[in-house]
Parts: sequence; structure tokens; C-alpha cells
Amino acid sequence: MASLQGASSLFHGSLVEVVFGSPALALKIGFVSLFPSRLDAGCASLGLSVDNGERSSSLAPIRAVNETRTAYINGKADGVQGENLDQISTVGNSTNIKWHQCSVGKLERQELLQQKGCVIWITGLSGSGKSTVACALSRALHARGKLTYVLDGDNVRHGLNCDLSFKAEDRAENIRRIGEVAKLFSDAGVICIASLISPYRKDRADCRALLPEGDFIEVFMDVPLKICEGRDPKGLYKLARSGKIKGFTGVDDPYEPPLKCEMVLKQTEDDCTTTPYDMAEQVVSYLEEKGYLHA
Ligand SMILES: Nc1ncnc2c1ncn2[C@@H]1O[C@H](COP(=O)(O)OS(=O)(=O)O)[C@@H](OP(=O)(O)O)[C@H]1O
Ligand SMILES: Nc1ncnc2c1ncn2[C@@H]1O[C@H](COP(=O)(O)OP(=O)(O)O)[C@@H](O)[C@H]1O
Repeated sequence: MASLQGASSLFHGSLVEVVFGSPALALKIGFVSLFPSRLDAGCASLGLSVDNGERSSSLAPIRAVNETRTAYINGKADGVQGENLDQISTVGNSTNIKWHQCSVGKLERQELLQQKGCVIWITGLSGSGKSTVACALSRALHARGKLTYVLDGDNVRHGLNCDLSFKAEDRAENIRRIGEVAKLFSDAGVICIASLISPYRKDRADCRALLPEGDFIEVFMDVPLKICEGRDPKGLYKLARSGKIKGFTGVDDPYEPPLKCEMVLKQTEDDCTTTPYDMAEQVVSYLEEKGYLHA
């Protein structure tokens, strides 16, 4: 039998980690949510049973893990030291701040939405099809009853990021801000689709590091420059080639393709037949396989 020592001080909906053995030699065997109505079911799925701590347990101790806090620490937020979020701290230029914990957590939101929050980060050259695939994916998931939100580089630059240019440090800041916003959407339980050129590996890696393992799904639009330039729907390549736009990605500004990413959506000059809908379905299959389309 498993007892829930100290559980009375936890929030409704808290995540508890079930550990077998001593704290020094602990074997994690899973997590259960502290929803009284679902606790038995959660423990049962782990091969345990619960009787409110009145009987002794061969599986002890059960430790509380705060999921939001874990995600934040995994996020390596600047200035956050270890588990000191209960204390006044300094993060970047923000001095004397203290994390305020809310009793409604990500798990409960996911339960409500019947999905898992994550970030699908679509990177590639201008004209590679990022926005088209992002919208096709949003539509495909919407049709399955899943809540998504698209953060498109072009669109976010119309508001939040309208102070940023296309020089390297401004692109980095554009990506950092979109990464932070995407993290909030993911924490809200939403499947967030970020589609922006995001040309530098380091900036993409920094966004990945903001999220728990597995929740940042990098999708590379592997489309040759020649095809993108041939499409040129906004006429920007033409302007860049004639020198009217300086620092255009792929022309006179670099694009660093991922060395390793979760998905590659490829088109070649020989085979350009894959439609954006096919590509969106590939991403849906990935999400299904990884369990993101269920709470
Ligand atoms: N110099 C330069 N280089 C690349 N792209 C340019 C540039 N100037 C304007 N545009 C337009 O801005 C869109 C890219 O914005 P992003 O926010 O995705 O770019 S970045 O991630 O900050 O590099 C991009 O949109 P997409 O074509 O959808 O990629 C262009 O329409
Ligand atoms: N899979 C595809 N096959 C053929 N054309 C595509 C495909 N995906 C997008 N396009 C077309 O390519 C152009 C650029 O697509 P877009 O989504 O705006 O790219 P990006 O957001 O990367 O700049 C658009 O005219 C779009 O209709």
C-alpha cells in the first residue's frame, strides 16, 4: 500500500512523484496527480494502491513535485538558483522578485483541454512554406478538437516585436521573445506553433532550453534556396538580389540549418509534390505518437 505522507499540504491537482527505496537510492517509478477522484486510478496504473495513509506502505516516501516550478528551473531562467523560488531573487535586471505559485496548474489545464501543451517550432528560409504548414497544422488539429495558436514571425513583428529590425541581435531578441511567449502558451496547455525563420542555431537551442524535455519540437523546412526564391510570393528575394533589401536571409545573411531536430519536411527540385496538408499530417502523426493529443 502507498501512503501519502504530507499530502495534506499539497494543492488539489499537484503532481506527486512515486519513488521506491530510500531518498539516497531512489528509483522513480512514476507520477500521479492529486485529484482525489483520480488518485486511485493513477496509482492503480502504476501498480499501487492508496488508502489515505492509514496503513503502512512498502513504497515510500512519496515526494511532492511542483510541475510549473520544475519547468521553470529546467528553463534555466537567468539568476534562478536551484530550488530557491520561494525566496526573493534577481532574474536579469529584475531585482527583488519572488515567484508566485497558482493552485491551478498545467496538469489541470491539460486535463480540461484533453491535450498536452508543447511548442512546434518551424524554422526555414523565407518562402520555404513555414506559414502555410503552420496554418495547415493548426487547421488539422482544430478539426480534431485540439487548441492551437500560431506565432508567426511576420505577424508578431506587427505588434510585440515591431521595435526589432533584421540585424543579428534583433533577430536573436525576436526569437527569444517568441520563445518565451511560446513557453507561456505551452504552459497554458496549448499546442503552440511558432513559425519564424529563426536562422541561428544558438537562438533555437536557447528556446528549446526554456521547455521541459520533449516539449520543443523543432521542424525544419528543408527546401532549397532555389525553390524558395522561385516562389518569392512577396517579391522580397527580387528586392534583395537587386540590393534594395540588405541582410536578407539566404542572400546576404546566413541561415544555419538544424544539425539535429525532431522533424524534417523536405522538398527538392526533383520532388516538389508534397503538399502543405501532407506535411501537416506528418506533424499530427508525430504528436499523436508522442502522446500530445491526449491529457
Ligand atoms: N532581411 C530579411 N530577412 C529575412 N526576412 C525578412 C527580411 N526583411 C523582411 N523580411 C520578412 O520578415 C519575415 C521574417 O521574419 P522572422 O521574424 O521570421 O525572421 S527572424 O526569425 O527574426 O529571422 C519574412 O517572412 P517569411 O517569408 O514568412 O519567412 C519576410 O517576409
Ligand atoms: N508544400 C508546398 N508546395 C508548394 N508550394 C508551397 C508549399 N508550401 C507553401 N507553398 C507556397 O510557397 C510560398 C511561400 O509559403 P509561405 O508559407 O509563405 O513560406 P514562409 O512562411 O516560409 O515564407 C506560398 O506561395 C505558398 O503558397
